[in-house]
Order: sequence, then structure tokens, then C-alpha cells
Amino acid sequence: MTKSVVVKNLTKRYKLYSSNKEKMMDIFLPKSYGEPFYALRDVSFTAEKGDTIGFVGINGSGKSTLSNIIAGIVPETSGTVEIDGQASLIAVAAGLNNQLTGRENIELKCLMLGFSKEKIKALEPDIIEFAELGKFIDQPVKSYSSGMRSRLGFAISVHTDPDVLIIDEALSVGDKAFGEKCLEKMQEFKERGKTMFFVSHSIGQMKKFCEKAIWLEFGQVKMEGSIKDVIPAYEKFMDDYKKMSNKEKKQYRENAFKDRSEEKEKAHS
Ligand SMILES: Nc1ncnc2c1ncn2[C@@H]1O[C@H](COP(=O)(O)OP(=O)(O)OP(=O)(O)O)[C@@H](O)[C@H]1O
Repeated sequence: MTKSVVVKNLTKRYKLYSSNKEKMMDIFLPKSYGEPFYALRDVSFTAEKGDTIGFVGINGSGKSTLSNIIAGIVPETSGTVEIDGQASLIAVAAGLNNQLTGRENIELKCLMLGFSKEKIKALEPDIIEFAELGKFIDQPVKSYSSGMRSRLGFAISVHTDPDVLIIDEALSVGDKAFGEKCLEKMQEFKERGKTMFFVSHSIGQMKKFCEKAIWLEFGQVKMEGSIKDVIPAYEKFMDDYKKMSNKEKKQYRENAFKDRSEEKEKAHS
């Protein structure tokens, strides 16, 4: 087994301010203003080459923050992420420049990855065909629907052949036919031994595609293991949560918020 992604004691702390004035004051007097909030706390796991891992958890549990940190888009507060190769994130809002056309976005992303002009010219038709954007490929991305953005993002990411692919809810906005085409492409990646992380509220898609899962609860790993073990435990939790009264749910959320606002032991470096 070859390690592909090693995440160690990963913590992401934001600061919540009650006003812009408080935010400004914090710039000049750090540590004095704002309330800490841990989007992720002390998250550790290892992915092997060829792993397909689903991130599950209720809203706000930290799935997108973790995806963004693995992709190098958001910096961690402490802890480390080691990746063997290049990671690429596909998310509805990720990585596209709204002012540029679809074609310009393809060129920009490929140039940023260090591809030669010849290689970009050779890849472009395949990306355009996969994205099914027709004439819109020469229109600015700001005129695209969320499904069109997702199609372009997916097409660029899979054709640039990353070693680690992170798919964050990107399939939820496209139509069914495109979703199936993407799942086929992901299957092909899996067969080629790439590592994939998959964030989706669709448990069905996750069961179909992932072999392992990491369940995040309030920014921490609640359970990690085979999809066959994690999903039933998560579903049972969801059932129990749904059965709670509104008062119990509120109490539960308040306790979680309190826990995430507390400075605990010094985060590992
Ligand atoms: N820039 C930020 N400033 C403050 N808090 C943030 C920031 N970005 C994210 N958070 C908080 O971090 C927590 C984790 O957010 P994240 O988007 O990672 O959750 P998620 O599991 O992906 O949620 P969802 O299922 O709703 O997409 C949330 O409570 C969110 O409000």
C-alpha cells in the first residue's frame, strides 16, 4: 500500500466578530477581539493510493473546509497535509474566474498547472466536448448556470489528470445524465489507482462509489472506516437526531457551538 494523502492533527480556526469594528481592532490587537470557532479540530487520517473516501456529516460539520484544505485552497491553522502529487478540487464555486470565458478558464487553469501551449491546445477539444457547453464555451462564466459551471469545473479537473481528486457536491447541481457521465469518469480514475474524496449529501451516490468513509461531527472525526460500517452508524445518528424535539435539537447545537468555541489543549504543530 502506498500512502497518497496523510492528514495529521489538522485544525482550522476562524474568528467570529460581532462587528466590523471588532474585526479591525483584532488586526491591531490580536488575541483580544473576536470569538474563536473551530471549523476543524485535530483531524487525522491516511488515504492510500486508489482509496475512494466519502466525507459525511451534517451541515457545518467541516466537510468543505477539509476538502478545501486538502486542495490547497484554504490554509490550515495548524497540523499538516502531505500529498503525493497534485490535488484538484471540483466544487460548484471553486476555481473558475467569472469574468473569463469557459475557454479562457480552461487555458488559465492549464497554464497554472504548468502545461505547455501545445498540450493545452491538444486537451482543449476534449474538455469542451466533455463539458457539453456548446457555444457558451466562449461566453463569460458569469453567464453560466450552476450546472454549467459544475460541468466545466469537472471537465477541466478530470482532463488535467490530478493524482488526488476531491469532488465536493459538484454532482448535485448537474442533471442526471451528466452525473452518470461523471460517475463513469470517476470509476475510470478509481481503476487507474487515483485517490478520490467525495462529499455528497446523497448517501446513495456515496454507497455506489466509495469504499471508505470519514464521518465528521462538529469539526472532528467521529468515525472512520469501511463505508459499510460508517454509513449505517451515520444513518442511525440522523434518525435519532430527527426524532429529537426542537428543544433537544437546539440544546444539541448549542452544546456543539460551545465546544467548537472553546480553546482546548494547545493544537499540535
Ligand atoms: N470563513 C469562515 N469564517 C467563519 N466560519 C466559517 C468560515 N468558513 C466556514 N466556517 C464555519 O466552519 C464550519 C464548517 O463549515 P463547512 O462549510 O466546512 O461545513 P460542511 O460540512 O461542508 O457543511 P455543508 O454540509 O452545509 O456544506 C461551519 O460552522 C461554518 O460556518
